[in-house]
Amino acid sequence: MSKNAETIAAIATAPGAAGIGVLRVSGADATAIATTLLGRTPQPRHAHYCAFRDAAGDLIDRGLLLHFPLPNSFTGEDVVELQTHGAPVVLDLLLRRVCELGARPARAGEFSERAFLNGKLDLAQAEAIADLIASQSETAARAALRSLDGAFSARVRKLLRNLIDLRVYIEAAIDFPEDEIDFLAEPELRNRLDAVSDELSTLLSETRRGVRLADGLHVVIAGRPNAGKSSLLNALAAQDRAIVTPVAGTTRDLLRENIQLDGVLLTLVDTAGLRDSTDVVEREGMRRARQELERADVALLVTDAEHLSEDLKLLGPAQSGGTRLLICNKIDLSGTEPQRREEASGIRIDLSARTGAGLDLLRSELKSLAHGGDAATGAFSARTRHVLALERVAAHLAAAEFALVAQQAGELAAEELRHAQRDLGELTGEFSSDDLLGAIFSNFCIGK
Ligand SMILES: Nc1nc2c(ncn2[C@@H]2O[C@H](COP(=O)(O)OP(=O)(O)OP(=O)(O)O)[C@@H](O)[C@H]2O)c(=O)[nH]1
Ligand SMILES: [K+]
Ligand SMILES: [Mg+2]
Repeated sequence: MSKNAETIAAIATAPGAAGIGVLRVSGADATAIATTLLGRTPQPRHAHYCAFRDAAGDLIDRGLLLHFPLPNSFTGEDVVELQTHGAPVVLDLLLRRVCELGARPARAGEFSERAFLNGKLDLAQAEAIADLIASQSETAARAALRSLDGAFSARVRKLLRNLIDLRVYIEAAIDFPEDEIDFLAEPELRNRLDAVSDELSTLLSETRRGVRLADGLHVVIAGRPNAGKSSLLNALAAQDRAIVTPVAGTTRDLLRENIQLDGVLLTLVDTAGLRDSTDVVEREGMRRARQELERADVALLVTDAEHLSEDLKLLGPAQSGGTRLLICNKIDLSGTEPQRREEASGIRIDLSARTGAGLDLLRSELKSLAHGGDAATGAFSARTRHVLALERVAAHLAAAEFALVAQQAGELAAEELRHAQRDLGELTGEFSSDDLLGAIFSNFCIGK
């Protein structure tokens, strides 16, 4: 059940001049503050036109006052929202007045934290609010809204229920040691374990996709000098961002450019050409290029028909995890047609950064990678924290399976499942430490 805590207040709208500004107040004194400002008891969920006055009775501004009594409010406490003209000075004066009347300025994320503590939202939903506010593309915003609506949390809770069922099933067997060995060998148990593992790996890949949708796809352009990497960045960005010259070794530093492809965010990174060099500046550039490649979701290895086979060796062990696309550039020189094909060495796209021929093939390839193969319909947003927690759950599940199958050790398996359950509960905040909560909410903006 919701209850009122110490009263907090903050300007909820972005800093700067605007048509309207909103000040939010939540907690024990919110109703009394609203009553003082209005001069009478406000009606719940009604827009009252109100003259906001300071302690001396001088007018601060006129605007609207809305009262949301607990528990039907964002935080689950008594909440008051005050709307004025969006003048920073007016909002500051009103905030000062509200603090004189008993509120204190809210910390970053404190409203959302209270909503979480009062059971209005779980942790993943609260994080989705911050992700929605920070979203940089349509797809990311839609995905964050789905998480806020609980699409991600529902999946986590379903997996949690199945995990608990499995643990209870195993623990029941441990209670009857004489039957334990037979029981652990039963196919029913293996089937249940497999079902939970499958469910987890689906959730894990959708969660990874959720992170990509929120953060955008990290695309690193690499290859030997003069392959046309900077030209490709400029072509994709439709802007003359990077310096292009016939001099090999033109690009030294990393150059980042955010672009949107049909509502999906991509961060393109141009890098220094990879080759043997004794030039200190160039070597530092190459070190940065390789470091960036390690973090890439997609590496575009730019080459041309002539250098294809030798360039394949260029990335070597530098690239980990992500997808590699071979970009055969400069088809205008060879007079060949743009095309996409799947080869033993990976997907290859022939194009010309100079004329733009074949760029569409690359764009649609990047779009489908951002969507994780299929369209992003129904996708939810997620954070790296969620992926890491799910990976820990997967490790515990694998250990539980090993304990059961290889060792017939039911007790060990149950212990692993208990750890898995705890890590899964961290996603929704059921088993989250105060440190974790503090770290998450302090990254929110003030007034949220
Ligand atoms: N004909 C033709 N020339 C191209 C194409 N793409 C790039 N070039 C030329 O190739 C040269 C090198 O291009 P850049 O984009 O600077 O190559 P880079 O890979 O960034 O080179 P570094 O930064 O030195 O590693 C320039 O003269 C470009 O105009 C292309 O598709 N066709
Ligand atoms: K160059
Ligand atoms: Mg370059």
